[in-house]
Amino acid sequence: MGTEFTAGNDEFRAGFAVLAGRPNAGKSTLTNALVGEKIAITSNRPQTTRHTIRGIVHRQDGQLVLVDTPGIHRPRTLLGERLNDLVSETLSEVDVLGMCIPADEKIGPGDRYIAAQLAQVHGSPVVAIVTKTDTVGRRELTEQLIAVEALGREVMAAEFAETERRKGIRARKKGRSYEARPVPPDVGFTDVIPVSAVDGFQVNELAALLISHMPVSPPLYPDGELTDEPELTMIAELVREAALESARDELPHSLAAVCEDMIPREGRPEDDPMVDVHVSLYVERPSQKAIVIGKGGSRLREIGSTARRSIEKLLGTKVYLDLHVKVAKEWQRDPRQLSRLGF
Ligand SMILES: Nc1nc2c(ncn2[C@@H]2O[C@H](COP(=O)(O)OP(=O)(O)OP(=O)(O)O)[C@@H](O)[C@H]2O)c(=O)[nH]1
Repeated sequence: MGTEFTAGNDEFRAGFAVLAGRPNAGKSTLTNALVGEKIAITSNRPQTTRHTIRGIVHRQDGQLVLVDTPGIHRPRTLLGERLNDLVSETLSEVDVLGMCIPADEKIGPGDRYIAAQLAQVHGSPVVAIVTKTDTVGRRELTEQLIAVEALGREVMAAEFAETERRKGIRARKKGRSYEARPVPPDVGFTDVIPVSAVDGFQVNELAALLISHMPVSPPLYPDGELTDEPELTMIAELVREAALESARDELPHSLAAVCEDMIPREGRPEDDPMVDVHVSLYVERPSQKAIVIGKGGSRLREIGSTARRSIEKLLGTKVYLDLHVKVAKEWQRDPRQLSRLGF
């Protein structure tokens, strides 16, 4: 690999991190702040089962590969259950879990649920990241840091006790006795760090902290290598995001996107290329198709222009986005369809 190792005594570290948190916690904005302008995509796939690499942070002291979690939901449909399996698989393969909690909102059941999920991923450090610190004063921030610390203690203690309880049950089944260990006094999040993606407060410190939890390793990905295939996945993901952003309340997860192809437009000037991108957006039912299209096509136009702007940023060229909405009947319940659509 071409990337140079850092000189000096400190060893280079590299690995995977996930930023989890409920909607609106600031995960995407923080990812962009960590990665910088460019969204890095690479030819290799990570060892995780879930496809999306959100970005790669290249630093002197290490390389941080941010992988996406498609969301931690309570299981409802088959898709819900599968997402959960994928989430826990993805989570168990990453080196550090980041739990994002906004500074300006009270900790709620959504945060508690996600924190409890993360606590179940044994062996992975969970770093609590208090986001959007620019939106609150010193005093509010301090109170939030204390509340987050308490949340960490609460969920980690509950998980510790639960694990001990299960060990007891297993032992008794084998006719042995097991004395549950008491919860250690120091359980909790591995670290609690306040950051602001908007004014850049502690973004570098966060990168350093996450890298400190990575194993000593050469870089996992070369800097700046691009190929088509993950780009198609990224493009599909950007379209899906734009659609969800616009219709999240009506369509919680009944949406999938597939980028069919991506073809450079012929006859364009060399310094002003354009790419034709064809994306199919799948919904489950005809009624949902109507929602995505909107009155007179208004919503689809809005989704299209939001997605086009992100795709242009990703590819660095002008883009013509051809977007079709299709009904994939019952696809949510058919595992073959699910995997074809990239779930
Ligand atoms: N003031 C301020 N606003 C922020 C900061 N980070 C994110 N936001 C805003 O908070 C909102 C949600 O941020 P996102 O990054 O989209 O949150 P997310 O967790 O990725 O949300 P989902 O995609 O819904 O899961 C957006 O309006 C952001 O502009 C921050 O550091 N400071």
